[in-house]
Amino acid sequence: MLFQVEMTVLLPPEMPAERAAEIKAAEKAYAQDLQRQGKWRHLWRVAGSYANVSIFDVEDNAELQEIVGNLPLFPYMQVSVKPLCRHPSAVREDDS
Ligand SMILES: O=C(O)C[C@H]1C=CC(=O)O1
Repeated sequence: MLFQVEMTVLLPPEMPAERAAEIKAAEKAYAQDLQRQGKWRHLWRVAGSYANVSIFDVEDNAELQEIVGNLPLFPYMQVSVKPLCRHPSAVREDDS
Protein backbone atom coordinates (compact mmCIF):
# COMPACT_ATOMS: atom_id res chain seq x y z
CA MET A 1 0.00 0.00 0.00
CA LEU A 2 1.22 3.46 -0.89
CA PHE A 3 0.92 6.46 1.40
CA GLN A 4 1.90 10.08 1.02
CA VAL A 5 3.29 11.28 4.33
CA GLU A 6 4.07 14.90 5.07
CA MET A 7 6.35 15.57 8.04
CA THR A 8 7.08 18.95 9.54
CA VAL A 9 9.84 19.03 12.14
CA LEU A 10 9.41 21.33 15.12
CA LEU A 11 12.39 20.93 17.45
CA PRO A 12 12.06 22.85 20.71
CA PRO A 13 14.34 25.91 20.62
CA GLU A 14 15.67 25.01 24.08
CA MET A 15 16.93 21.58 22.93
CA PRO A 16 20.76 21.51 23.18
CA ALA A 17 22.43 21.48 19.75
CA GLU A 18 24.29 18.22 20.55
CA ARG A 19 21.02 16.43 21.40
CA ALA A 20 19.39 17.74 18.19
CA ALA A 21 22.39 16.53 16.17
CA GLU A 22 22.14 13.05 17.77
CA ILE A 23 18.44 12.72 16.95
CA LYS A 24 18.98 13.94 13.37
CA ALA A 25 21.80 11.44 12.85
CA ALA A 26 19.61 8.59 14.16
CA GLU A 27 16.76 9.77 11.93
CA LYS A 28 19.04 9.82 8.88
CA ALA A 29 20.27 6.26 9.49
CA TYR A 30 16.71 5.01 10.04
CA ALA A 31 15.40 6.83 6.93
CA GLN A 32 18.23 5.56 4.74
CA ASP A 33 17.76 1.96 5.92
CA LEU A 34 14.04 2.13 5.08
CA GLN A 35 14.83 3.62 1.66
CA ARG A 36 17.26 0.77 0.96
CA GLN A 37 14.53 -1.72 1.95
CA GLY A 38 12.18 -0.04 -0.55
CA LYS A 39 9.67 0.91 2.14
CA TRP A 40 10.43 4.66 2.04
CA ARG A 41 10.11 5.09 -1.71
CA HIS A 42 10.48 8.86 -2.08
CA LEU A 43 11.85 11.53 0.22
CA TRP A 44 11.60 15.15 -0.88
CA ARG A 45 12.44 18.31 1.00
CA VAL A 46 9.71 20.95 0.93
CA ALA A 47 11.72 23.93 -0.29
CA GLY A 48 12.04 26.64 2.31
CA SER A 49 10.76 24.49 5.22
CA TYR A 50 12.06 21.94 7.70
CA ALA A 51 9.53 19.53 6.21
CA ASN A 52 9.39 16.68 3.75
CA VAL A 53 6.94 14.94 1.48
CA SER A 54 7.48 11.19 1.37
CA ILE A 55 5.97 8.16 -0.29
CA PHE A 56 5.92 4.94 1.71
CA ASP A 57 5.28 1.50 0.25
CA VAL A 58 4.21 -0.74 3.14
CA GLU A 59 2.03 -3.78 3.81
CA ASP A 60 -0.75 -1.99 5.64
CA ASN A 61 -1.77 0.86 7.95
CA ALA A 62 -0.24 -0.93 10.93
CA GLU A 63 3.21 -1.13 9.29
CA LEU A 64 3.06 2.56 8.39
CA GLN A 65 2.13 3.38 11.99
CA GLU A 66 5.05 1.33 13.30
CA ILE A 67 7.55 2.94 10.92
CA VAL A 68 6.40 6.50 11.47
CA GLY A 69 5.97 6.05 15.22
CA ASN A 70 9.58 4.83 15.48
CA LEU A 71 11.09 7.83 13.68
CA PRO A 72 13.60 9.35 16.11
CA LEU A 73 12.15 12.79 15.28
CA PHE A 74 8.54 11.58 15.70
CA PRO A 75 8.03 13.33 19.09
CA TYR A 76 8.95 16.60 17.37
CA MET A 77 6.95 16.23 14.16
CA GLN A 78 3.57 17.10 12.78
CA VAL A 79 2.62 14.23 10.47
CA SER A 80 -0.18 13.96 7.96
CA VAL A 81 -0.96 10.82 5.97
CA LYS A 82 -2.87 10.32 2.74
CA PRO A 83 -3.56 6.84 1.32
CA LEU A 84 -2.82 6.55 -2.40
CA CYS A 85 -4.04 4.27 -5.17
CA ARG A 86 -3.28 4.05 -8.85
CA HIS A 87 -4.74 6.81 -11.01
CA PRO A 88 -6.74 5.45 -13.99
CA SER A 89 -4.81 7.77 -16.34
CA ALA A 90 -1.36 6.77 -15.08
CA VAL A 91 0.92 5.48 -17.86
CA ARG A 92 3.80 4.02 -15.83
CA GLU A 93 3.23 0.27 -15.66
CA ASP A 94 5.90 -0.28 -13.04
CA ASP A 95 4.26 1.87 -10.39
CA SER A 96 1.25 0.97 -8.32
O1 LIG B 1 14.67 16.19 7.49
C1 LIG B 1 13.49 15.79 7.56
O2 LIG B 1 12.63 16.08 6.72
C2 LIG B 1 13.04 14.91 8.71
C3 LIG B 1 13.49 13.51 8.59
C4 LIG B 1 13.10 12.73 7.44
C5 LIG B 1 14.15 12.04 6.98
C6 LIG B 1 15.28 12.47 7.69
O3 LIG B 1 16.45 12.09 7.55
O4 LIG B 1 14.93 13.42 8.59
